[in-house]
Amino acid sequence: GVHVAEKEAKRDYQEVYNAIATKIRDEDEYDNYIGYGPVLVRLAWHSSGTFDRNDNSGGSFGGTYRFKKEMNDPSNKGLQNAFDFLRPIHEQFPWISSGDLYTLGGVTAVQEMMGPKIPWRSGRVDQPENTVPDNGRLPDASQGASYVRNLFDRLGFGDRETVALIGAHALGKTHYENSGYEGPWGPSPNVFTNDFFVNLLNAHWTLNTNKKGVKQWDNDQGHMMLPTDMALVKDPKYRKLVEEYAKDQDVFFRDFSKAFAKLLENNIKFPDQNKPHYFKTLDEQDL
Ligand code: HEM
Ligand SMILES: CC(=O)Cn1cnc2ccccc21
Repeated sequence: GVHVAEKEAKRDYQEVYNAIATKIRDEDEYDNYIGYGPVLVRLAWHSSGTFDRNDNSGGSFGGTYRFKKEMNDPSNKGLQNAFDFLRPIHEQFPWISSGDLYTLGGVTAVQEMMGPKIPWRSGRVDQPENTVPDNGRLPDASQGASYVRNLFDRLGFGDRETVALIGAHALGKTHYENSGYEGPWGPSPNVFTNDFFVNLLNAHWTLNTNKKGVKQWDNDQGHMMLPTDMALVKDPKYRKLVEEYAKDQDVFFRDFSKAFAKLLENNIKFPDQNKPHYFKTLDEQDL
C-alpha cells in the first residue's frame, strides 16, 4: 500500500547534497572519466522504478535496493558502483534513510551535471527485507514502443513523461558486462543536455548484432541506441515528443524535472509540512 513519509526532522539536507556533490567532483576518474553522475541517476531511477500502481507496491520508500534480492536483480547489474560510492556518505550521515539517500544521490547528480533543478522531499523510512519487491519489474531494453508504453503506464506515466524520462540516456553509457549492450558514450556523457533526442533524429542508425549477440543500433560516429530508445522515433506519438525536446532543451528540462521528481516519490504520501527542497549546486554556493 501507499507509504506515509515521516515528518521532516530538523536536518541539513543541503549538507548531504554538498557531500555527495563534492565526492562526484573529486572522484572524476570512474568509468573512463565519465564520473559517478550517470550511475547515481540510474540508482535513483531503479530504486523507484519497481513501483506498480495496480497494487501500490514497490518504489523508493523502503530503500529495499540495499538487500541482496533487489541488488542482485540482473536489471541492477553495475549499480553496486553507485551503492559503494554512497556508503561513506551514509556513514557520515547515519540519520538519513536509504530511500532518501538513493533518491537524493540522483537529484544531486542531475543538478551537478548542469541538469534542471529537481524538487526533493525527505521522509522515506527503511523497510525490512521481507518487503523487497520481486525482480523483473524494471524495463527490458530489447522491446518496442507498446512494451515501453505499458511499462511506464504501470509506473503511472503518460507519453510525455515517458519520453522526457528516457532523455536521461544523454548521460553515461552502456556496458557489455552489465547489460550486454556496449557503446562509447554519447556527445555529453556527464553533462545533461537534450543530445539524446537530437542524436536519435539526426544520426543514421544501423541495427547490428553486437559481440554479445545482442541487437543494438549504431551510428557512424560510434554512438549507440537501445531498441527501446529507437522505439521513441518509430512510434508516431513518441516521435512528436522527441522532435519537441530536440528543438527545445528548456521544455525538455521542465518536463524531465517534473517527471523525475514524480518517479522518485511514487507510492509515497508526504505530510504537508515536508516542503520540497530546491538544492543549490556547488557552483551556486561558490564551493
Ligand atoms: C525503457 C526504459 C529504459 C530502459 C530499457 C533502460 C535501459 C538501460 C540500459 C540497458 C542501460 C545500460 C546499463 C549498463 O550497461 O551499464 C541504461 C543506462 C542508463 N540509464 Fe536507462 N533505461 C530506461 C530508462 C531510464 C530512465 C527512465 C532513466 C532515468 C531517469 C535512465 C537512466 C539511465 C542512465 C543515467 C544510464 C547510464 C548509467 C551508466 O552510465 O552507468 N534510464 N539504461
Ligand atoms: C548519449 C547516448 O545517446 C548514448 N545512449 C543511448 N542509449 C543509451 C542508454 C543508456 C546510456 C547511454 C545511452
